Formats: sequence, structure tokens, C-alpha cells
Amino acid sequence: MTPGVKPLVAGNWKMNGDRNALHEITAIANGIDGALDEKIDAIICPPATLLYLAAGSVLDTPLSIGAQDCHQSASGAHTGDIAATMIKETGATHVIVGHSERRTDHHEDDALVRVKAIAAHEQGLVSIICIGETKDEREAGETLTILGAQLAGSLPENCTEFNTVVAYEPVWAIGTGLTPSIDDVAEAHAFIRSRLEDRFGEAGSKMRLLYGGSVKPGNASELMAVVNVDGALVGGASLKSADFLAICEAYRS
Ligand SMILES: O=C(CO)COP(=O)(O)O
Repeated sequence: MTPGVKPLVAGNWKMNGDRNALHEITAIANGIDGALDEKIDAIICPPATLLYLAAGSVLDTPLSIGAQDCHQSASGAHTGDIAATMIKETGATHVIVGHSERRTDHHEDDALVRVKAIAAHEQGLVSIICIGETKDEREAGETLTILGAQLAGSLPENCTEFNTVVAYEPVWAIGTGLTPSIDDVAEAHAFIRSRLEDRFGEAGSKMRLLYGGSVKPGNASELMAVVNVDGALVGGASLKSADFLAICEAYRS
């Protein structure tokens, strides 16, 4: 954790969830009591088809809703894409950009992630900008070089602690049950923090840095206790309210 920074626990549902799964969102919203709400912010990012319903279902609760991607343009001939303006209209407040699955599946590069983040910021949405190395890159000892390049290329100049969250997700840890060692998480997050401070000064020291990749109730406390880990970006374990709430509980004491 970073002193003075309120942690964020974010759930990324990816391409999972239908109307029947909305009760998981209300269960999470109801499971965050006042004491926990004082300790953490929490958001769930369901698929775009559920954004309106999800945002409507968490009104007046501590839970917020985010999207999983946005287009860099405000409107236009972009079949299948969703603009940040549209996300804003649903009542969502956050948007993930640059997730490794989009970088791989849709060939998104740092430059594109950067303009998506700008589009999100222009609409008053908080961008959750994802970075992370592949297994090959880690084994080649290139982790910090890759993270440095992704940070430089994916984060726009207008990032502040209010409009930007950085999520470190080692690609090889996503959905695999594998996690880096605590020392490796600490090293990566310390590196990211120093790069953010170099570039954004005071704002860089307060920007929230999430760890993502196989975060579960069983490892959340250990991972969340690492210096400069200001929360989690949770995939599979965010689909079940009990698991997501158990991860949030890592911050109760
Ligand atoms: O990609 C992730 C969150 O964005 C992590 O997914 P898992 O928690 O399922 O490994």
C-alpha cells in the first residue's frame, strides 16, 4: 500500500456475465459496509451489454461500475466499437484500457492505448491503464524494460491521480493460477512508482497501482500488503461475489 492512497479493488468480468449475473453485482454492493467503504474503493467492469443495468443497480451504494474498453473517437464509422461518451452515459465511471487481452486479440499498441486513455479522460472517466510483460520477456530479463516502454507509450501527459489508475498485470499470471513472487511484485511496483514520479511528480506518487493476475481470496492479503500495491485488478475471482468480497476484506484491518 502507499501511505495516504485509498486502495481500489476492481473486478474485470471480461466476456462473462448476463442479466442473471447482475445479482452478483448487487451482492457485492450490499456486502461493502460503511467500515470497508472507508478503507477501499470498489468497482466491477461487466461486459458492455450490462453497463446500463449494472450502473443502475449500484446507485447509492459504495460500488462503482466500469467498462472494459473504449474507442479513441467520440463517434463515427467504427462498427462494433463503443465511445467513451457512450460509456459515460450508462453511468459507468471507469474504463479499462490496454488490457493484455486487447493488446493480443485486437493488436492494440501503446500509442492506441494512450489515445483511448485521452478519450476516457475527456469524458471524465477514470482510465485503468494495463501494462505487463509476457513469460518470454520475463525469462529474458526484460520485465522492467518492457514496463518502462509501456508506461512511456500508454500514459498520456494529462494523467493525474484522479483520472488514472495503472494496473500491472504480468501476462503469464492472468488466468493461470501463477503469480510472481512477492519480491518480484515489489520490484515491478517500485519501478512503476519511480517512473510515474519522474514523469508526473506529486501526482505520480499518489496514482493507484493495482496488481492483477490470479488474485484470489487466498493470496490477496499477501499481495495487497506489498509496498506500492494499491489494490487489485481481479478477473475470474470477481465473477463470484463471495470471492470478490473476500479479496476486498484483505483491506478491512
Ligand atoms: O486479467 C485479469 C484482470 O484484468 C486477471 O485475470 P485473473 O484474475 O482471472 O487472472
